[in-house]
Amino acid sequence: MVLNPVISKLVGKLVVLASASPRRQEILRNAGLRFEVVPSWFKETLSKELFKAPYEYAVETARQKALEVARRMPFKHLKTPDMVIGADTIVTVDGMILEKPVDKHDAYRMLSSLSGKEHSVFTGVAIVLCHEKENEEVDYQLIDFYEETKVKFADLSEDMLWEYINSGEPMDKAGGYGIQALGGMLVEYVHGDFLNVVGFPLNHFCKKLDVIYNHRFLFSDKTSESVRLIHNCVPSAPELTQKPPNAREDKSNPSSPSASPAHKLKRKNGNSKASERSWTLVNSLSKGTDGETKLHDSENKSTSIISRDEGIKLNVTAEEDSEPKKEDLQRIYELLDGFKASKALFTASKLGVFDLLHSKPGLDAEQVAQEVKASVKGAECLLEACVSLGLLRTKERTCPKPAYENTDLATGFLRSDAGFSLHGYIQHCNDTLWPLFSHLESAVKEGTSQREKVKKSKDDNSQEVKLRFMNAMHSSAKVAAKAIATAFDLSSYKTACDLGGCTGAMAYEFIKVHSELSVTVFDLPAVVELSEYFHPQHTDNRVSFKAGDFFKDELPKADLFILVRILHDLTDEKLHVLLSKIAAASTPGCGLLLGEIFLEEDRSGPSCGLLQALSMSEGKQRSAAEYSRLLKRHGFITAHVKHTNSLLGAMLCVKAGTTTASPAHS
Ligand SMILES: C[S@@+](CC[C@H](N)C(=O)[O-])C[C@H]1O[C@@H](n2cnc3c(N)ncnc32)[C@H](O)[C@@H]1O
Repeated sequence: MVLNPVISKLVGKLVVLASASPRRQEILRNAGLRFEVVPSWFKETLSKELFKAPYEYAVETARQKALEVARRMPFKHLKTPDMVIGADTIVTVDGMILEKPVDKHDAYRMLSSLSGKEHSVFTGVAIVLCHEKENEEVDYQLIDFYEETKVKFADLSEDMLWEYINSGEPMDKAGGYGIQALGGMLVEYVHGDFLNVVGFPLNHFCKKLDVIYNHRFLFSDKTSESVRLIHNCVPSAPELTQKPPNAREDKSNPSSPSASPAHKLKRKNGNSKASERSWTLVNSLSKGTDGETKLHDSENKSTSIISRDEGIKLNVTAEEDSEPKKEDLQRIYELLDGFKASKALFTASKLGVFDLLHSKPGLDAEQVAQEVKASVKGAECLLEACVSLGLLRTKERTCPKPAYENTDLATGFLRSDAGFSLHGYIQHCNDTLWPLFSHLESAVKEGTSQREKVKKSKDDNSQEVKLRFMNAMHSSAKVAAKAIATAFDLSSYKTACDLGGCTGAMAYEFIKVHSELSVTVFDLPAVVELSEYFHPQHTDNRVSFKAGDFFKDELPKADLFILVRILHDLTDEKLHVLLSKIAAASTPGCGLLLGEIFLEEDRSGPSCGLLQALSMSEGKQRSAAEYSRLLKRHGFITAHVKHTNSLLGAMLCVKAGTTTASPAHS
């Protein structure tokens, strides 16, 4: 779901962020933008004295970063992006421009110059729109802007300064501080866009996208003929009129602006050296907010932008055809690509990429390929895909080869030894559910589960397969366990029985949060036998295991029965058999705690439940009210329902009759 509808205009387009900054990536990703990260090779070496105002320096650096990537990609990556975003953040105080400190002493110099004062943070942003023409030439449109935010630092003592410097945080940040982390403690106030200080002025960027798209600035197939570029210069640092700072003399490098004229990029003035100024560029639509005039001629359906500074004029005829609705398009592409994203995640997980990058962060694609025994090309694609999905990120300052590391998401959930590792569940999705879903069409036509068809015959009952299933249950149970265990006040219950409790993951969480409770895990003999593989290092005798079949065998005595992810797998008939056995084993006041995905009353969602149903052998997904009605038939009255933070909802029912227990909602 995207809050800013303009961002959805970019669905299906190849958007590239020419920055390795994890903070910029996070800001844009949080806004719902899908993009690839291709860090710019442009060296930030423009001489600052050449610029009248500090923001001009930031904007020029952003332009050069974005243009370098836009030019390189068709050759190095063999694809032309639709949009490249470049950004550069600087801090200015007392007329000085502060970038990233080179060492601790530089950080000290910067931070002490900020102490007790107000300073400005400027982020220059450049948006390069690339238009590949039929003859494979590429035209470029450049839109740039900057944002200023004022920040005031408190007076910083020497101790504070050094403590902060020694935290290591200042080293990769403009001005030597990161406002979003420890550096936030140094700040007295912020006037302006906070995200601009973090590294990217999201609000201004969205407004600019709005100008570009809603004023039909794009060259599209239909409109390109009617785009006239009257002015095409890049206002640049004086040195750029001679040679761009990143221009390489190496003629063999096709990304070099001075390389062979055979390359695809279009130069308006042939191959002259000074043609840096003659790329088909439309300059800044906003040299500051008042640097432009927009004229909309509704009769001619054209939009003209006239920049006072540069005298730029662009006429674009609006398309007659109605476009597909942006949100619809985004939704459709998300659905179409869903399986690709899942499989990329499964593959990276199976190859051990997240474990590898946890133990050795900063490896490049070649090193990863070597470690996981994959091809370099394949590893490169997989790593880049994982970056685009927010599972990996590229470290800053890693040019020319990107070095990869886990994002927080990967560290938290994808490492095999993370506390909330979903590694086991991912393996189950890949090895068991993926084949089932590839038979979905037959499953739907035949109305039967395809489990038999996808069984790998004899090995399907092997211990390995059972362990894989248990591992999947264990990892996903651990993620949901706390939410279920703490959903209600269970202090009146002393003994619980977790029916189908599998590895005991839920039981161990229950005893952790309920100090008086003992839990018996009841499961099939084959499962109980293997459960010891999953016991925590320090077992607690308040958790015990009992082997049995809950349809046939006597249930352990307990005053609370726990059923997590059990009932949806059962048909109504089987469910009644199990509930009557629980009811028979319960006295009035006994509790029954259910953990399930609860469907909406009108069965319109959530989709995780409805999609799960597509691969279920029997049983069905039900709403909380349906479960409540079924339980009531066995004397269990619903006391509370809670939609937890995990995918599972929780429901607490109490056996009717004279009761001493009165559980309360926590
Ligand atoms: C989907 S798993 C749920 C595991 C656990 N409750 C959780 O949420 O992580 C279903 C569990 O029920 C167990 N089970 C299935 N049929 C059973 C039966 N007839 N008697 C006892 N346990 C059974 C399975 O072995 C498995 O551990």
